[in-house]
Amino acid sequence: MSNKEIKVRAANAFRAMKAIGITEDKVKPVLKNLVKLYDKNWALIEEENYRALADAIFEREEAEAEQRSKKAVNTEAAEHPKKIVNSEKEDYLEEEPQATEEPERPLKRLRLRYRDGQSSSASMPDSSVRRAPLVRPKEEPNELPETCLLKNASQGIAETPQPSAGNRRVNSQAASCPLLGKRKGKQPISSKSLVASEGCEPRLPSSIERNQQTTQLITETRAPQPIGLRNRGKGSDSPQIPSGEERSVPESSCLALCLKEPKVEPGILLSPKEKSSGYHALIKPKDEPVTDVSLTLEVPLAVIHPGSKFTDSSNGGDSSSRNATIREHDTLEPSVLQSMNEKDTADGTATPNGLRNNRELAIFSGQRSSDLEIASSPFGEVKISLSCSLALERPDFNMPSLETVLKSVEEKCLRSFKTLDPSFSVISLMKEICQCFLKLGSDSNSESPATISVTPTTDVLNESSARDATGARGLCFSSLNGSVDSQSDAEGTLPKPPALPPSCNDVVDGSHPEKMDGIDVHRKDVDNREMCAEERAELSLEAVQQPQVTPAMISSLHDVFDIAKGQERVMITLVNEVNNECLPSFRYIPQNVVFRNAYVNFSLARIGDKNCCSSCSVDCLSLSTPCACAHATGGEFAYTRDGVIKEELLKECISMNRDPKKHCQFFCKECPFERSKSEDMIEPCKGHLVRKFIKECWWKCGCNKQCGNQVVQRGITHNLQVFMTHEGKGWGLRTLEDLPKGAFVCEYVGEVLTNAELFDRVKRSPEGRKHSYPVLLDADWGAERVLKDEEALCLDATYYGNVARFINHRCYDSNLMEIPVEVETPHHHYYHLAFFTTRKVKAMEELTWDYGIDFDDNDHPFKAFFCQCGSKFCRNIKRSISSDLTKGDSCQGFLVSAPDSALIVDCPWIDNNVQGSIRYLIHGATICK
Ligand SMILES: C[S@@+](CC[C@H](N)C(=O)[O-])C[C@H]1O[C@@H](n2cnc3c(N)ncnc32)[C@H](O)[C@@H]1O
Repeated sequence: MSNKEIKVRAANAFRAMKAIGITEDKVKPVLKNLVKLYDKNWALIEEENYRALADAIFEREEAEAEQRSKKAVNTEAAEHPKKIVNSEKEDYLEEEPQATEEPERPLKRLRLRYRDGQSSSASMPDSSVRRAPLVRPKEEPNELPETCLLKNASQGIAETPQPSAGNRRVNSQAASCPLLGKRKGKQPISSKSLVASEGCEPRLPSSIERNQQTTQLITETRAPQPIGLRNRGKGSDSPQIPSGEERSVPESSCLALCLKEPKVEPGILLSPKEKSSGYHALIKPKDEPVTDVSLTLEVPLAVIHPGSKFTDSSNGGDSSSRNATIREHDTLEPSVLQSMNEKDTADGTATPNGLRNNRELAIFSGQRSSDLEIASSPFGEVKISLSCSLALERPDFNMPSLETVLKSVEEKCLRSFKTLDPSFSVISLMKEICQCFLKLGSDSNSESPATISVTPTTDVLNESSARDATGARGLCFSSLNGSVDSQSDAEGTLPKPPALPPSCNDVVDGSHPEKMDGIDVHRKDVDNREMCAEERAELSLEAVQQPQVTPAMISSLHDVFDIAKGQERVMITLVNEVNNECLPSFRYIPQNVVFRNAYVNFSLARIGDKNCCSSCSVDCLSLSTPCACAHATGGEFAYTRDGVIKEELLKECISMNRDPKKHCQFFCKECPFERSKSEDMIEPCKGHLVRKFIKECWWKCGCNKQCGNQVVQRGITHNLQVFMTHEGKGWGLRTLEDLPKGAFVCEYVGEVLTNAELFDRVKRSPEGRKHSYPVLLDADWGAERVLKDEEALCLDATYYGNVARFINHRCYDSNLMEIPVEVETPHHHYYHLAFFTTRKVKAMEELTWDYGIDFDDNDHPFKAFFCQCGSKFCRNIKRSISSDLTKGDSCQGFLVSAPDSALIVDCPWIDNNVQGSIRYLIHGATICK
């Protein structure tokens, strides 16, 4: 036997003993002796799950314990001879507990139970005993999910009608239960176990979870970063723990197990069907040589239930483990399902000991294109096998090497997971492997790339119903059509993500938001991708010759599904029917993030009672007297019961936006904005509107989450779409549903920067890098003392932002307006900038906002664009005329824009210092200046 093999066998022995609570130092000397004694015949040692070894250890312990107690008696006798003479019996008994407190005694008790063949529910759950020892993953963490197992120890789980000899054979594992029982009543030692203990239900024992742990470990070596974050956002079908809670729980093997395991009540007999569905079937690695040893060993099943965190969340939140099992069948590919059913019927029932054929595999199918198979070997190895059935359907498929596939997956993960990804899951990773496998296989086929083409998606998009436009169809095909040009991609000419300025790189650890055809790849999208493929078939798109798209491109295009990456309540779809421009590179964030120096303090202690309604307990809008939070809006709540802004407030805010000069403006003595531009020569303040604030109830308030005075905090609720505008404004945002007047649409989300940081960033910005329009948080500058630099803030959504970064400007009559909203802090140097509709907006209308640009301000650090808003009140035109015209000049027409083959003519006038313009929309006219 080679040294390596000896090492492996010794390690297995240690593991088996560790499982029953015997430490390595106790095992070592005994094992050494045993190997000698048995003349290196390891099979004898391993027999019956290391029974000989366990026995030898116990014997040694007994002998040692006996020796110790004898010694103690002798010592006592020597010191107190009289006492012993007088009350020898009692005193000796008093000494006894000391001996039982020694660690050896519990082991002895275990052993005695083992010898007696006990498998009572009180002490040793038979089924756990039977399965556990031989499937320990090699790298099993030291800490077992104690609390879970603790509960097992009190559960009698009858899995089979008749306990078999096999059951008893491996009973030494039962020792693990009493060992854990020793901890009964103790506090769990880690937060993990704490959580687990809350979520745990009586359940089948741990072999399954061990395999799952192994699975995770294997994955960890591939993508260490995401693993640590895996639990985030993972939904779960667990009946025990709601997904929300699960999200906040750190990765815990125990928790995972509790979530995944079906709840089996003591004494319940599982039907053959249940077994076949993956509860207890025995498995063996598919391609492992069949040896006598492995045939006689009962190897537990590695099970992943579809409702577990290993699967996508599409299963929904089923609360029944049995249902989950049924669903597993539902999701299987027909062939797999058939094979499993065949096994059921062929076998009739499970084997006499309730276990399935050793060669049976646990097969899991999350989707049609790939199946996941997991198998464990007698020595604890776990094999994961993925079959990508799509590959078989492609005659042009070239097998990529495993190395290339893994490398590609790793790269993809690293790019995607630099920052938190709430929906990471192992199953997604597995699917990702499949995707890469298929992609690389297709990529390598340079000779005859598959040509799958789709027609423009106008038809799909023209269905103006919100459902269609927002659903998978619209998005999937729209993005396919518009946002990527297959040919240019093939030639490697897709725009590369521009480099971030160094200061921005600091935020994301040097990583650039990934440009995957403009959008970050997201785990959740993996599932969507599949849906898209199916939907594509359903819709039977018309095939056309150009542009040609390879299957690999389709798979990546399907990532372009929800630009919010599941971080909003609704999907934010994307469509480009105009050109082949890609989304600019940015990272989607649903909430503001502080860049570096900005002073934003949300400390609860800073919020006084007058700033919140701590005494409220329900929906504040239902109160007869408005609560403290309504003070900011003059003692009236800003919102109606329908969740829209009240008419009066709306009117005032609209007027403020449209005619700022008519409203109160504040001119700083030393304007923080001007100061940030240049310390040397600070220009006079240009004025800031003193705006009306809305104050929303927040956590410190006593009201509930459904309180009608919490609107902005709920986030985006209407279906929105990012689309390529026809007028040359680049990307824009539109609504896919009718919106009422005063409805909250979205918040302007970005990085919170100090003004100084913003200027620094703009200065360093690489040439040609378009800055999305930053906004100043200056709504209250006038009301406060002179602001410190770190309090003069702005929002930049160029690198990190939400949908609002796509809202284009429209002069004067935009359908959105911004209102400052105070949520967390009463200090108005920081607030949320929320967009509300100024009027009813029809589905498919572009959402616009008046940036408040002064197109005449040539000194502004952000060069104004040539406005294409198309508004008859466009201010851009004034720049070109105001310098030319003086009072009394007659007006002339200027070509402003030409949407829909009509021309807009602007006729400006200047009269008595009042500037104005009248615009005419002329169809088919030829205009010159
Ligand atoms: C906040 S971004 C809006 C999204 C942008 N269209 C895009 O493609 O990413 C602001 C930029 O959009 C463009 N833009 C916005 N409104 C415009 C308008 N009315 N006319 C022309 N360009 C406009 C300008 O380039 C501006 O700097």
